[in-house]
Amino acid sequence: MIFTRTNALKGEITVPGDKSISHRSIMFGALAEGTTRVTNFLRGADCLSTIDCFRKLGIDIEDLDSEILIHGKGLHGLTAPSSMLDVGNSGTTTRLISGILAGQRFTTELNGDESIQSRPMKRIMEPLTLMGADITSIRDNGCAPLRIHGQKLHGIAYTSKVASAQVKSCILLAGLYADGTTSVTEPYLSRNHTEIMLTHFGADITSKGTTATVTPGKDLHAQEIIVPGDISSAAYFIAAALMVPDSEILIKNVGINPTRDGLLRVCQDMGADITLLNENYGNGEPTADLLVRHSELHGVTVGGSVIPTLIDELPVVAALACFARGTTVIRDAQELKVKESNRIDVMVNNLRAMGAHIEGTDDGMIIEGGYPLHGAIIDSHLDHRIAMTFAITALASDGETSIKGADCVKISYPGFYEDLTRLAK
Ligand SMILES: O=C(O)C1=C[C@@H](OP(=O)(O)O)[C@@H](O)[C@H](O)C1
Ligand SMILES: C=C(OP(=O)(O)O)C(=O)O
Repeated sequence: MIFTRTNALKGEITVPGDKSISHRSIMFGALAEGTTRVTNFLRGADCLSTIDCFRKLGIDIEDLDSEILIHGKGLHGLTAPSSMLDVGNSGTTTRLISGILAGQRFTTELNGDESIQSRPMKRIMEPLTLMGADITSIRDNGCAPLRIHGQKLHGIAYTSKVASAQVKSCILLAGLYADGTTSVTEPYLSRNHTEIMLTHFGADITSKGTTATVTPGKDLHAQEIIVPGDISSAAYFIAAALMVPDSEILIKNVGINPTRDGLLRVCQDMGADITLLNENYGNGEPTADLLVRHSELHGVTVGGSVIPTLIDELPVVAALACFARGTTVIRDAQELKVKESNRIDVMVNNLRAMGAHIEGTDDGMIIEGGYPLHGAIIDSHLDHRIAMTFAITALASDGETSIKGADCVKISYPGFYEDLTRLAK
């Protein structure tokens, strides 16, 4: 797919539903008594993998266009699948479902695509094993495919080395099946959608600082869930409007949970003109419309506790830094190496190909901004976040940018190119 420089971006856009919240709505709906209705569900390939897995576990899930209906069967209602579960490209599906499967009365095997088969699963295997789970990496390499023999589980107090919502959620979900209280402490607070949504479903969850605790024994009850727009998808339009002169756009109904809104804070630190309008609240999740105007940016240092709040947006921050005066340092972001691709290497190689002054480090990137970018051939490594980042970077760069594997955006944002074309006429 080819992209070139564009005129100012103008107009309004509504981005699709949040990926993290969409996954959780299916999983918790399946474990609840009664029918959960979900509107603005993200029909990206990752969330469709979650639906597919829960159908194989015996849950009736109806897709009615305007909403998804999940006919939950309660905490103990899942049934053994007749074949291996396919998690596709989705780390969230893999890690969260493993916590649930660890507490069932049957055995499951699950596997995904090439990228999933190289992503680290020891981070969930270790705590689940401490809880008494029987979970093995079938090729004994700490990655999927995984085999999970359901067991009686014990509560643990676990301190995680990584700030990861997937690890935290996996342990909390296993904790629903344990014989006592389970708590997870992480180095920095990661996204807390599991804690918020499980509480709404009726689970006994408490949060204090960076520790979340679940006490089992409560049944879950069906909910009505309206999924807010995904800030991780809004990120590409925010960045495009900031990069392209004279742009002014309104992005409607975006989730701005403080454990997810790091991009807004970092952009504002860089000098970005972003105004929050029409702030609202639903299902425990805050939302707002974002008015974004082209801005002169300057470099910043991004690290520490803000990192988990914008982990999926760091490719966009690196691209934005090329258009900012001075140096931007991204640190404490080692996690970027174990996403759908090694996002440090892939960003450095591709931005360099476009003429950026960028260096990779062990835990991030250093970018010297202010050097004009030019088109190049970009290898997305089939990583949706990389493809979308370069599609918008190309709009503010000279010449032609060609993106290999551009179709991978379907993982989190199937209509991305159509929406971008509408804003950047
Ligand atoms: O819990 C979630 O929904 C997610 C957590 C993050 O992963 P980690 O928990 O591995 O940081 C994020 O990168 C991913 O896109 C979605
Ligand atoms: C890392 C991501 O997702 P997951 O871990 O679910 O594959 C992402 O969407 O950027």
